[in-house]
Amino acid sequence: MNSTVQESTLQAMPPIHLPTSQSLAGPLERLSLSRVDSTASLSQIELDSVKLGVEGWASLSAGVGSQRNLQEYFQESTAADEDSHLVEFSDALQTVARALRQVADSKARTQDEAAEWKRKYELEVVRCQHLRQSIAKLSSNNQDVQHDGPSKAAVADSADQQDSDSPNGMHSPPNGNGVCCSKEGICSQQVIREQGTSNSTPESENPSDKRLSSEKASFRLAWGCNGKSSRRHKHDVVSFESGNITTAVRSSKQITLQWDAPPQSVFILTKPNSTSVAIMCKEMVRWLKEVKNVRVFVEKNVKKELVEENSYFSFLHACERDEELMILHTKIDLVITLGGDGTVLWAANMFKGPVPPLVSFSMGSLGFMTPFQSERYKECLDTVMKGPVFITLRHRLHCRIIRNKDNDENGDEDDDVDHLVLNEVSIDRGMSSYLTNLECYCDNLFVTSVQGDGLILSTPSGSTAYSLAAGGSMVHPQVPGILFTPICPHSLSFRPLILPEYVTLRVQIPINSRGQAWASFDGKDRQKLSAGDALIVHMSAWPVPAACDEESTHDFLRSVREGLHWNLRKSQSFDGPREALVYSS
Ligand SMILES: NC(=O)c1ccc[n+]([C@@H]2O[C@H](COP(=O)([O-])OP(=O)(O)OC[C@H]3O[C@@H](n4cnc5c(N)ncnc54)[C@H](O)[C@@H]3O)[C@@H](O)[C@H]2O)c1
Ligand SMILES: Nc1ncnc2c1ncn2[C@@H]1O[C@H](COP(=O)(O)OP(=O)(O)OP(=O)(O)O)[C@@H](O)[C@H]1O
Repeated sequence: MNSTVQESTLQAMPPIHLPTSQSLAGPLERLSLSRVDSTASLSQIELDSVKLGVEGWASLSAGVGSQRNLQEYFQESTAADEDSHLVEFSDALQTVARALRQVADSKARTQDEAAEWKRKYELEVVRCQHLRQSIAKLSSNNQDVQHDGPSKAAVADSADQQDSDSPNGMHSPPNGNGVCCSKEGICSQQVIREQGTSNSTPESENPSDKRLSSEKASFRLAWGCNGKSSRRHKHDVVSFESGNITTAVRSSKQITLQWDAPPQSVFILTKPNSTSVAIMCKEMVRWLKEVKNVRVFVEKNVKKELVEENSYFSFLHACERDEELMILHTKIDLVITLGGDGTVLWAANMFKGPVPPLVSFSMGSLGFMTPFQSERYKECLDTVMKGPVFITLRHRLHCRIIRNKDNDENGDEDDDVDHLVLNEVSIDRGMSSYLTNLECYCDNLFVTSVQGDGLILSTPSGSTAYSLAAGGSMVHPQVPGILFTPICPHSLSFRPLILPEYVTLRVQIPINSRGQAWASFDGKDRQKLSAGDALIVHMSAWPVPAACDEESTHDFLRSVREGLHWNLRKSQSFDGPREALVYSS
């Protein structure tokens, strides 16, 4: 209770004269102490007052009372009356405070629920849009395939994948004759029957097949969430021979890129403000033009600088308008980066959809995603442009901010664009001194509230960057998954997670959040997230096909060892104790 009220109420009380009786001295002293100390609680005063009354009666009944004592006693009882009013007053105030608290709590709960339903609705809208786009894309792809035949760059594995994914998201039976059954998924009974009929021995003459089809219960495998079929899962992972579930052979799953026709156009992206990179760029441009006879694209500002320096470079192409950037992937066969990991991120960020194959030369300090040595550029580019070449499909995360429309601060929501990140999206507390409170949902299932400095949602490629610094595991870039790594969580048991690649994650700023949060996309484009805003993240359909120097795993392990000096330790010498000696001693 407010100390001013307490003080003024106490000051309004009649004066109290100290009785000579020893029995009253103690409680009164305590009471006066309480009054002097304006911060003392009312309950302490109440307790003292009650004690005062009881002890007063006790002293009277002990026969100590005289006229003076009686007078003092009545004065005391007036004080006791005042005290009892004070008790009632305090009780009433406490009841009001309790009621107010309950109202505030239930209001916050209702707001939370309303926001939750709103989010669910918006998520559904986003999902439906996504689904519609995928269906439209799928049907246009099918038409393209019928009219145009295969594309220029053929990824060797894609043929297998197309075989295993029929257009309606169903898996074709292993004998390849089209329809499995009228329902979705793979039906074991159908598989067995088809194997029986395709066998050279007639079904009637093969008793084991007959027994199998009649005795073995039929079941089906379907891919999808909540009963809805989905094309997201890889059907080629599971084989369904003879109605038995087996996983596909996993050897030599390294993806190879083979050119059907030699690449014609190359886009070179360079780290800015670096003399060595600028020199390398000029040398490479000349070689590509004169020896390889390909069209060379560079960034607008790079072309300007080079042409200003030497008119020889006038043949260079550049995207002059932003709209041209949107269709850049249709003109470019190969992307080359000269710089560090940041330049690879920059290049990936230029492509908001499909990304052409990428060759990245190491001209930075770390180089986790830059396997090629710039000194050997001719040899490397010769090999890549001739093919076949191993590639690592570096998956990206698609991120979208959904604003709380009730929030007045969200006037510039049109600035929000979707982001495709190659490393990670991080949500942190920015300048705020409060802990972040981020509610996390996985496919609409509540996962946890992140209370700490923030959260990183990372791709396997980004696992060696910020996520690693926050305690996340290093993950091979071909492992399909999304890393869920807290930043300095204020909880001892909050370990990082790796979730499957097909989930949709939602990070929500609670409606009653104390502070704001900030989202960064590959360390750039920081966006403020206010109470009620949400960030929706799922794996993008457009990975970055990065050419390998040797092979995906080889390149990954080399970058981990050389870049981070992973598990580097001096070896133990031989001159210490030996196991045999230790046992015998
Ligand atoms: N505490 C941290 O470790 C921390 C903090 C902020 C950002 N970052 C990382 O920096 C990235 C942005 O990189 P930038 O070059 O534009 O900024 P930058 O120039 O500040 O470089 C950041 C460093 O991270 C390294 N890096 C980037 N991607 C990597 C990857 N996939 N694997 C290993 N190392 C990687 C770079 O080589 C560079 O040394 C962000 O995506 C984030 O992952 C890390
Ligand atoms: N073409 C570009 N235009 C503008 N900025 C770029 C471009 N390429 C890279 N950057 C930015 O320049 C910064 C440094 O680039 P990068 O990481 O490639 O070099 P580095 O820091 O020398 O290498 P490393 O990260 O290995 O130490 C990054 O923040 C990156 O986003």
